[in-house]
Amino acid sequence: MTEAATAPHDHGPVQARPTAVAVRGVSKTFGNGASAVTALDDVSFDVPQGSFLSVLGPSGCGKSTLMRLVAGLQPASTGTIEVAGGTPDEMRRAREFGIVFQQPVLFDWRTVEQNVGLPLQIMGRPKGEARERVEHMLELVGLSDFRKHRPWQLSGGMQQRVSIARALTFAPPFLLMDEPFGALDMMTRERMQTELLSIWASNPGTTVIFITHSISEAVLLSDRIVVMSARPGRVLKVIDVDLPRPRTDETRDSKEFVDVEAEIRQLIFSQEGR
Ligand SMILES: Nc1ncnc2c1ncn2[C@@H]1O[C@H](COP(=O)(O)OP(=O)(O)OP(=O)(O)O)[C@@H](O)[C@H]1O
Repeated sequence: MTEAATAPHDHGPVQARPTAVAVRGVSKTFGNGASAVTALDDVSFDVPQGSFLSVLGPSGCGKSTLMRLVAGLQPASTGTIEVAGGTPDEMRRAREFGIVFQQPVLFDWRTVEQNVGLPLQIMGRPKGEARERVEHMLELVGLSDFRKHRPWQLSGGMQQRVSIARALTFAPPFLLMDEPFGALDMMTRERMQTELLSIWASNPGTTVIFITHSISEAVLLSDRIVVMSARPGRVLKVIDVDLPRPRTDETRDSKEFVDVEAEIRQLIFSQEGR
């Protein structure tokens, strides 16, 4: 669990893969009249199938809003979003999305294994099959020994691992993550990043959309980064990250990694007039 798995998502360059999510000219305004807030303005990008895409931007630029639109939890004001050939709402109903939020949303009265198994229970999956799947997911996130614990007995990082296991327990084609490591200390956060890559490598074909305001986090994890401006969120640039996989802690020290980080930092600062 501490190292990225050796079977990475290596399907060749992301540019050559089919599009799983197409965001086209999407804007989102909340309210109207004088109190209207434009959160997103004319946002377009493609998410290649089976890829890891990050949306990177400052606080309040509309990242969470964008994720809610893709997840079919809110409608766009203008523009379209196509997910696997359907609408976000259709895909939400078809349970195509596993979602992880910044704060783990766990039920304190349920054990770890009961939390992880909740989606399967709701979907009415046979108990034996569900038990096996939960066991597999707990092993994958390194929490097999904690299956009978309650969430409040776990650290923040462990709680987030429970959330990730639960989001993936029904093998959704899409994993949507909204700043899942934002509340963790730096060391735990870095460990969780490589663990996430390892978990992702064990779930081939899963397309990930990951929201973050950390440049280094986006570079380490992603095949593609959508760099957003401050509110109203516009796309500054879409950057493909060609660093080899598996990416590990050593990747952070490589020249290629530092170069991509510097490119993004420059892009953001030049927009801010620094
Ligand atoms: N339901 C809502 N009603 C009114 N305004 C909203 C609503 N949801 C979001 N906003 C506004 O839209 C803007 C973008 O918010 P959003 O949470 O998407 O940004 P964010 O980039 O995810 O921020 P953070 O990184 O701080 O979480 C903010 O100004 C916010 O106040």
